[in-house]
Amino acid sequence: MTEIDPSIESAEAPYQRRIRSFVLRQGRLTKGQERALQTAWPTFGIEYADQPLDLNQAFGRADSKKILEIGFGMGDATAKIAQTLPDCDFLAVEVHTPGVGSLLKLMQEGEIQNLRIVQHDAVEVLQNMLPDGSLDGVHIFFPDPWHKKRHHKRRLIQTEFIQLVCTKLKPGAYLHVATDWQAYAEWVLEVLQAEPRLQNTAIDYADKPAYRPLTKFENRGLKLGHGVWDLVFKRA
Ligand SMILES: C[S@@+](CC[C@H](N)C(=O)[O-])C[C@H]1O[C@@H](n2cnc3c(N)ncnc32)[C@H](O)[C@@H]1O
Repeated sequence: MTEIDPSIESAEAPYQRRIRSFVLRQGRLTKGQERALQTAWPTFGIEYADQPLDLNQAFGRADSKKILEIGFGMGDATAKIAQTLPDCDFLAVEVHTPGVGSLLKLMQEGEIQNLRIVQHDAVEVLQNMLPDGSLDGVHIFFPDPWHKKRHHKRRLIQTEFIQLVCTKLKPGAYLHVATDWQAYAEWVLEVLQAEPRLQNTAIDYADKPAYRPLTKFENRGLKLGHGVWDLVFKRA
C-alpha cells in the first residue's frame, strides 16, 4: 500500500501520492443531498483526524457492536442495514461527497441514529483513527473491481490491507466482502485464506447473510444470470 503512483494528479490532494483504491471525481450534488450535508453533517459526520477515535463516545453508548463499512456508495444498503440492526453502530466511510449527502438524506428520512460518517480514504481511517481490536465487524460491499490487470494494484483488498483490517478486529469479529465480479471474488478468497488470523465461515463462498439487502443493481444482474459472491471470515 506504500507504492508511489506517479499518475495520481494533484487534484487528489489532500490525499498523498500513494496508490488509491478510488479516483476522486467532481460529482454534482442534488438539492436534497446539499441540504442534508448542511443540516445533518454537524450531527452525524465525523471529521477525519490523525488521532484515535473513541467509538463509544462517537455513538453515545458502550454496549453496542461497532461495525465499519468501507465504500458505501450512495448508502442505500448502509441505511437499510442500520435500520435492520438497531443494536449495532455503523461507522460508514466514503470519499465521494454526493454519496455522503445521499446517506445523510436517507438517515434523516429514516430517522436513523446508529450511523456516523467519515469522508476520507478508509485506509487512513483504519491506520490513524481506529484503535486496535475495536471493531466487531467490517463490511465491504461491491468494492471497485479494477478489471484491467494493470489496475489490479488499485484493488482495495490486498494482503497488507487485510493485515491492517485484522489488527482492528476484535477476536471473533467478522469481515464480510461481497462482489459481483468473479475474478475479484477469487482474488479476495485467496487473500483472505492466506491471512492466518482469519477463518472462513463457509467452504469458499458464504450464503448471503440476511442483513445484506439486495441492491437494485444486484437484483437486475441476478435476473440476467450474473453471480454475486459473499465472503464471510472470522478473526481468530
Ligand atoms: C463500486 S462502489 C460500491 C458502492 C456500494 N458499496 C454499493 O454496493 O453500491 C465502491 C465505492 O467505494 C468507494 N471507495 C473505494 N475505495 C475507498 C477508500 N479507500 N476509502 C473510502 N471509500 C472508498 C468508492 O468511492 C465507491 O463509492
